[in-house]
Amino acid sequence: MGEAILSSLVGAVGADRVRISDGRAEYGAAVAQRHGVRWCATNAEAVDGVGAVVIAVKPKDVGGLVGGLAGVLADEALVVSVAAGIPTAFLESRLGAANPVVRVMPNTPATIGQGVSALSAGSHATAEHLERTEALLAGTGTVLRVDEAYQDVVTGISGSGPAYVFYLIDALAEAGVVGGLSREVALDLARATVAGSGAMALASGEHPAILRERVSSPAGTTVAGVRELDERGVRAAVIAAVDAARARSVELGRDLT
Ligand SMILES: NC(=O)C1=CN([C@@H]2O[C@H](COP(=O)(O)OP(=O)(O)OC[C@H]3O[C@@H](n4cnc5c(N)ncnc54)[C@H](O)[C@@H]3O)[C@@H](O)[C@H]2O)C=CC1
Ligand SMILES: O=C(O)[C@@H]1CCC=N1
Repeated sequence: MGEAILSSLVGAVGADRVRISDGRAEYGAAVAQRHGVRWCATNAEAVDGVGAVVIAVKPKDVGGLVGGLAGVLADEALVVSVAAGIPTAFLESRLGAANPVVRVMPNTPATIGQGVSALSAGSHATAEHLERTEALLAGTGTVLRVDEAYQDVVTGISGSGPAYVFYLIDALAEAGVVGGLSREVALDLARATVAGSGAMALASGEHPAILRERVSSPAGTTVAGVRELDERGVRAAVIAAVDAARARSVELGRDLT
């Protein structure tokens, strides 16, 4: 996730104003080289004197990392975290200063500039900090604002959502193979169907139920297929999946050390 955001940062402020560090030195140095940014051997070197820092480590690693920044990071530096489940209040307490903190939930289509991110202000972050974060993330795709209370459900929908969509593509393709198509052709059909439908849902702005009805001829093939989805509880399963991801995000924010 960090590399997708790095790419956006480079687009926003220029490679000469961006530095990175990563616990895996060889990997981090290769990422830095790919994007033409400065590689730093330590997090302290990476944050020394900067106006903003983006934290993109796993939730369990956030506490240790942020604790190590206290006293090195300037008090006014903007802290942006993409870690699932980690509340801004936790970051604020670990920083031990009045740094503005912005919590963001991005998703992996950001790697091709077609992600969606939701951001929320911590207690010291102002509208100006949110605008700055939006500008830094502009290259990742759509950016919108939500109250922090909704970040866990956002994580369940759009943060984890690409996995559900890839799951659907895989299942559609498998059905094509069951029907006798080669795996290659079945995958081409499945990928293009999901991509085209997503693009159409975005471009038309119509409610998805209306778009679905337009595919569904009376007594036709689509109503026969959708009836199976209804009978097998797919809609309820999707809602349950998002709720399970939301609940896990809440847990990640509780199990903090
Ligand atoms: N993968 C996804 O789809 C999404 C991930 N996120 C969040 O993004 C964050 C990163 O996730 P991924 O990119 O999937 O993980 P990742 O494991 O690919 O990347 C994390 C990186 O952090 C580095 N790291 C760990 N501890 C460190 C430390 N103390 N100092 C410096 N570097 C350290 C690791 O070496 C690794 O390169 C997580 O908090 C996750 O919740 C948010 C939205 C979507
Ligand atoms: O699975 C995860 O925990 C991360 C957060 C959202 C998407 N992937």
